[in-house]
Amino acid sequence: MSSNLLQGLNLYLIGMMGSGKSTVGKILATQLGYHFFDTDAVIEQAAEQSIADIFTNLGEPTFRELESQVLAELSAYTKLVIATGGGIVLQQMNWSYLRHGLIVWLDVGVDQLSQRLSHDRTRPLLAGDNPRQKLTDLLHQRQSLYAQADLHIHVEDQESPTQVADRILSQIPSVLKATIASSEQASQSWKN
Ligand SMILES: Nc1ncnc2c1ncn2[C@@H]1O[C@H](COP(=O)(O)OP(=O)(O)OP(=O)(O)O)[C@@H](O)[C@H]1O
Ligand SMILES: O=C(O)C1=C[C@@H](O)[C@@H](O)[C@H](O)C1
Ligand SMILES: [Mg+2]
Repeated sequence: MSSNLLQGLNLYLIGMMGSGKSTVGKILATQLGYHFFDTDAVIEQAAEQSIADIFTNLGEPTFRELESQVLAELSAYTKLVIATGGGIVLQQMNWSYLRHGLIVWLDVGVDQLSQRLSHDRTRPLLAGDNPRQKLTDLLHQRQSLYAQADLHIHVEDQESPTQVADRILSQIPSVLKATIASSEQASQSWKN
């Protein structure tokens, strides 16, 4: 267990639907000795409805409000791995919470995503014809937002969830060093 690696700092996983945030997040939490939360699952429990039903009954804007509320509440705690919904990056306000911790982007290509999600009917934004095209459009809209993560993990086609988690763990020390160095530089230039 690498419980001191992040010194209590939360780890937020961001990325497209199907990129593995929930799957890899659970493995990371075990490895770090952290608790695991999934914003989608917390929203479903609080609303007592599935994500698909929330989209149908309450609409996407209400879902986005619930998502921000859940993120804000979770961010008040430490020692968490938080798998976020694919659209968490869309609201500017959410970044102030994500920045409470280390943000990791699981970057998976559209071919791989559509293969993984081909039998999954739980994601409302992919409902209807041509889910692959929908994934392509969403990725195009969001790529520059995901790229604001502290750590960019380009997931290879054959890489297992455990391998992805191990790669993230191995890169954490250098990301923390770089983050500390850049914030020291910022505070120095603020003083000058
Ligand atoms: N590295 C991997 N290799 C192969 N399959 C994977 C990998 N990671 C996740 N999967 C599979 O892909 C599917 C989607 O994964 P998961 O639900 O973890 O994605 P997600 O990022 O949480 O998606 P969402 O944003 O919709 O919640 C699952 O069936 C999972 O088992
Ligand atoms: O990419 C998205 O906008 C979404 C991803 C899922 O995790 C869910 O949060 C929901 O289906 C919306
Ligand atoms: Mg998920």
